Amino acid sequence: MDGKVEVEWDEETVDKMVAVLRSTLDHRAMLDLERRARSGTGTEEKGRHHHHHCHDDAADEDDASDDEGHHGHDHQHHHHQHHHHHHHHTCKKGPDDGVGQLLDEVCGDDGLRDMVVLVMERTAEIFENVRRKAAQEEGAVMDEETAIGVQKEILKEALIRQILQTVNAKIRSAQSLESREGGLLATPGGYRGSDLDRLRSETIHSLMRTGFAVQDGFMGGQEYTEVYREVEMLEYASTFNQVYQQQLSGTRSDDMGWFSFADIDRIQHKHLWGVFEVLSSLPFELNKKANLYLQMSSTFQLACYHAKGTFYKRHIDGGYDAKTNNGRKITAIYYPNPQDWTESDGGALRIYGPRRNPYGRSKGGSTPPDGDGSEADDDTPAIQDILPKGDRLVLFRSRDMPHEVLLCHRKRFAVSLWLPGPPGPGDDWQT
Ligand SMILES: O=C(O)CCC(=O)C(=O)O
Ligand SMILES: [Fe+2]
Repeated sequence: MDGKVEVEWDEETVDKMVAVLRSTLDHRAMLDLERRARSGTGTEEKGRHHHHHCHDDAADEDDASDDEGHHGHDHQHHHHQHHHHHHHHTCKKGPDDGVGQLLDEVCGDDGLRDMVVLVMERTAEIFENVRRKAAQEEGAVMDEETAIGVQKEILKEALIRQILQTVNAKIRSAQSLESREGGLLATPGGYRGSDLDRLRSETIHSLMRTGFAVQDGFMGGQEYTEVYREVEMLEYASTFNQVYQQQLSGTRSDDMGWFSFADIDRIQHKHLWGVFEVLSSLPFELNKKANLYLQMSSTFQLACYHAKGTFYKRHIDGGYDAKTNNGRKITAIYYPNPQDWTESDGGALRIYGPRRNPYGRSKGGSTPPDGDGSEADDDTPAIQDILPKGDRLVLFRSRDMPHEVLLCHRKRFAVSLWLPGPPGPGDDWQT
């Protein structure tokens, strides 16, 4: 629904709501959650063991088949459904159980606190729809007892879904840090989604000749305002993880999270879905019109730079040598921010001149390049500041173009997709 009201919740209310969420996560709910979280992760077995003693508490001591040994799961305290105020189901099974550990973290008080507002709002919204529908179709007003029951069910499902989404985002984030996926070539002939005509020819020329390009009005119309609203909703849910590692080293201070189509709701995030679709068509379109040999990709990054002076220092997204090559070839960033963004709002994307790459056409081409030149020219001058204006797309060569996000004083969102591709093809652009 539109017209979302921003409510500031005071601490006491939040505490109460967290307690409600906690009691919603009774034993049965935790088993359901754990089963769903583990599906597809290769750790299904760890969740299954507990399933059968959920309904018969008497069989509670047969923990031996698990390699954990250090926790007895408090099951003894929970002989039947009713009130589970202090339920602390532990999901982690052993020291190497990353999925279980993530679940425990996300279901901890801090984890629940991060999602309480969104879950409560979503529950209210869904309940309102259900209530209205019931009134329309059956002409009946729900009695209070039914209403409470329905609300509880909705809350439980909304909560479980939110936890799953958070856990999945965290798992993917962990994976993507170490992945170097040998992806599938984005073959334009096989693309069925659209006409592959989103990029203007100037955009492609600029990318190929100068290393970067800016295209305004990318999605068209007012779409970007809806995208902003949807991204803000996701952000509100705290699904973006803070980038602890980089924060420690002081290079960036935004929040970000990894998302694929499976993580967003086609209806609820309709416009963001549209952006994902168009961004993921870009490697196909670029392969049709340039010789970059890009691969397909559908792992998006949503980043939020808060209004409190957030930044991302000079860096480069990829590289050519074994150590720095992470597969990324083209960086695509879409900004759903307001159109009236000005220089004083900060947050510009500053593009620096390209580092000399190993495929440069200069100097007769007979001398083999030394390394990827990465340390050599890390002080190229700034060549352009690009404001993160609404409906703007920026493309640049991930391995060539150093860039940074200047100190930002206004809430700033960015949707990014890195298009993978091998070093070499199309990389001989520097003179
Ligand atoms: O948000 C931006 O404009 C750029 C962010 C960036 O450089 C990155 O995520 O690697
Ligand atoms: Fe970057």
